[in-house]
Amino acid sequence: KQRPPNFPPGPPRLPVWGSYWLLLLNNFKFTHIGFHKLAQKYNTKVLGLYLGSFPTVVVNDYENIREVLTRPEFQGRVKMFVTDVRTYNKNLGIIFTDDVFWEQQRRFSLRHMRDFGFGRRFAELESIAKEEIQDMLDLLNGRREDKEIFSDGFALVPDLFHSVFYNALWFIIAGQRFPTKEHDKLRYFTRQALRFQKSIDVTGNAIAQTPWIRHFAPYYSGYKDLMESTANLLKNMEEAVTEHKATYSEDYTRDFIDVYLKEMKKHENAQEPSTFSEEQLHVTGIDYLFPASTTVTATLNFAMAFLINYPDVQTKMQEELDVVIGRDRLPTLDDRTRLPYNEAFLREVMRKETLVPLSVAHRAIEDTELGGYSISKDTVVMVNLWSFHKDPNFWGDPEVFRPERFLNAKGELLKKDFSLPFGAGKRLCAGETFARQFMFLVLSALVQNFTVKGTPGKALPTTEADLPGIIVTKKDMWIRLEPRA
Ligand code: HEM
Repeated sequence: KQRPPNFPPGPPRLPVWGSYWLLLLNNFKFTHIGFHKLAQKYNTKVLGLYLGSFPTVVVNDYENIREVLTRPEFQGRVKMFVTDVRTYNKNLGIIFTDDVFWEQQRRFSLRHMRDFGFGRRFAELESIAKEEIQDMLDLLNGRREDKEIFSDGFALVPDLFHSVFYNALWFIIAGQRFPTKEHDKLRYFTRQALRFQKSIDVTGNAIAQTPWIRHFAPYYSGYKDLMESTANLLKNMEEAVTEHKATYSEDYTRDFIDVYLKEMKKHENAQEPSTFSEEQLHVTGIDYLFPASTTVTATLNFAMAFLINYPDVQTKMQEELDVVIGRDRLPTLDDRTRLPYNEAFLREVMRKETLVPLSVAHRAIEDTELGGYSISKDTVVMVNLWSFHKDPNFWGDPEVFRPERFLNAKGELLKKDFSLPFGAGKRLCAGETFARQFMFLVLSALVQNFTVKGTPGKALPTTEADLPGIIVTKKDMWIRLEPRA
């Protein structure tokens, strides 16, 4: 029952799951709302509680969130049974690792994925994006068929969007793309990634605190989904790496896998201790592939719900596209700065519905303080981005959907964007630029050519999240896409 001295205020610690019982009591489905309510109840911006045996601090306001995201002592990750068990029982990858291992692997992967266009302007990748988007529009215009995701003017989302993002990233990592006739295969992987995201949320759920419950409730605890979905994704990476090794040449690096294999050999030849390994390459692959096939497409699903519910906003986006680009060509990244309303729309979607509401949990790597409270080494530190995006003291009217809040009186984008959908600091989302660029390309091309509408005779979809997970999501939706006159 004991709380450390000067620990932030919060609910009591009960047997087995600690304060997790009370969190669930406040909101059984969405833990970020549970944390928000508890912070209000204890009248604190810095909430202290125990998730099982993990001392945990949750911050809810802009200043404290920025402190956590930028101070070096908060950049650790939490060692949890659920993160390692899926990846060879080792702490590997980028998202859930820390310290020197994470620094080296994050830096290396970002530097070399950039060589193939990740997170920057790169003609070859942009032309792939154009082809993939054109392919999506061809489907919607009836020039090709794929009844599983498009039929009689109705498209299934997020599945409609998967091929653009997955193929772009698969090109960077493995130098290949799935052709249209193999899109069902590609969708299989993206569904596995979504299954993983939904299997647990950022607290790790009860299974993180009491791993033994997996033996009694493998389905209900999320364990089965977690294990099977990751195994299927890993298998895809393992096969790609095996293929690359069989055709590897020292003289020519085709993609990120080749660059990584080369670096591994360099360390092996020098016989020096190294963080590079084939298993790490597999997990790095899935650490980029699973957000690339879930976060962006889930965000576009929210965007669809907003377009349907706010037809005037959609008309403004279309008018801006008509004036700046017309209808004879697709929008490109060069056009992005000239389409501030379209850009502001995406920012407002990401503020209003925070996709990763609690970000990914951080860990204090030394004893420190925060907001006047003592935080001991290994405390789990979470940032409630959802709470900040809904803070009336910061946003004035957070419940109102208003892209204009990101524009000045002249309709230009404000220089500073205070919203934090991708986090900030050293652990800033590694895919932010890729995500923003590709979401802009897909969304603007879609709205340029179609009007997104609800189903006649049916209630409009809500704009709120339906399902919990590491990211929150809407359920799959069939949306009506009406070709523009
Ligand atoms: C709308 C789309 C996305 C959102 C809202 C988003 C948001 C986030 C957030 C909040 C974090 C945690 C930051 C922290 O720990 O403080 C994160 C981490 C990460 N994201 Fe994203 N993300 C998105 C798309 C992507 C994409 C497309 C990729 C890769 C292609 C990606 C790769 C990563 C990686 C590798 C990390 C771990 C970074 C680290 O721990 O060093 N994300 N993302």
